[in-house]
Amino acid sequence: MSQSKIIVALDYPDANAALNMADQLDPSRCRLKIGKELFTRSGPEIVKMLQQKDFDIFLDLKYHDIPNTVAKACAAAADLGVWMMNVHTLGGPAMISAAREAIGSHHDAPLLIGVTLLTSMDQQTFDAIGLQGTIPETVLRLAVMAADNGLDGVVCSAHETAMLKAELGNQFQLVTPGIRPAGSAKGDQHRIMTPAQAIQAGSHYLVIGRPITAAADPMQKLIEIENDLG
Ligand SMILES: O=c1ccn([C@@H]2O[C@H](COP(=O)(O)O)[C@@H](O)[C@H]2O)c(=O)[nH]1
Repeated sequence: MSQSKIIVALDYPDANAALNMADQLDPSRCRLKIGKELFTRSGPEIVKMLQQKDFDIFLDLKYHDIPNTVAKACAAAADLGVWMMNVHTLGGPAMISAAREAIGSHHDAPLLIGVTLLTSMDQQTFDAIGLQGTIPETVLRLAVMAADNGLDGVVCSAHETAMLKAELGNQFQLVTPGIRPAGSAKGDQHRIMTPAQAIQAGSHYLVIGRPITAAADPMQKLIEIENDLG
């Protein structure tokens, strides 16, 4: 198992494109994330193929449904032997605890993480969907609910990690997308930080997609990011 804090997001339309990127990366120096596009097109087979190349897999399907449905989906994901998987905290306490119960808490169960507010969400979007208060207050409330119902950590932006670490302790895993090395395009992300700033703020894992996968030399970019982390 890799010790890397870097999780590379494989947002690709097919297995060949994902495998081609994986072949340019070193499984001892990063983990991989499979999200909705790749999984919908390539299914459990791509999980197996990347595991056979020795990569730890974060299956980022953000389950959000009635408790029974999410519990069954989580059990199916755990059967794939993934390293990390997630549900959406907006499903609430009953859904979250059903997910926890479905995969158990034994030492080799996947890390079960809850998505709080997406890193693409800014205050304008937050207001437009009718949520009350501020983004940090809401992320804190959802993260406390996740912890109280047995999750191992949350997906949040690096802007919230110091606050969550102070409130929930260092064992609660903070997984942060929206990572942008200096000079890279923001794209559709809003709550962003550089890799070094995110680690300094307390992130346990950095999810990085396009800044690595769109680089001319993805492994070189990964090494540059590692060097920045010190
Ligand atoms: O709040 C969230 C949750 C998940 N993501 C996912 O992370 C990657 C980020 O990719 P970039 O190319 O580095 O923007 C992507 O797969 C998202 O689905 C997120 O960005 N924010």
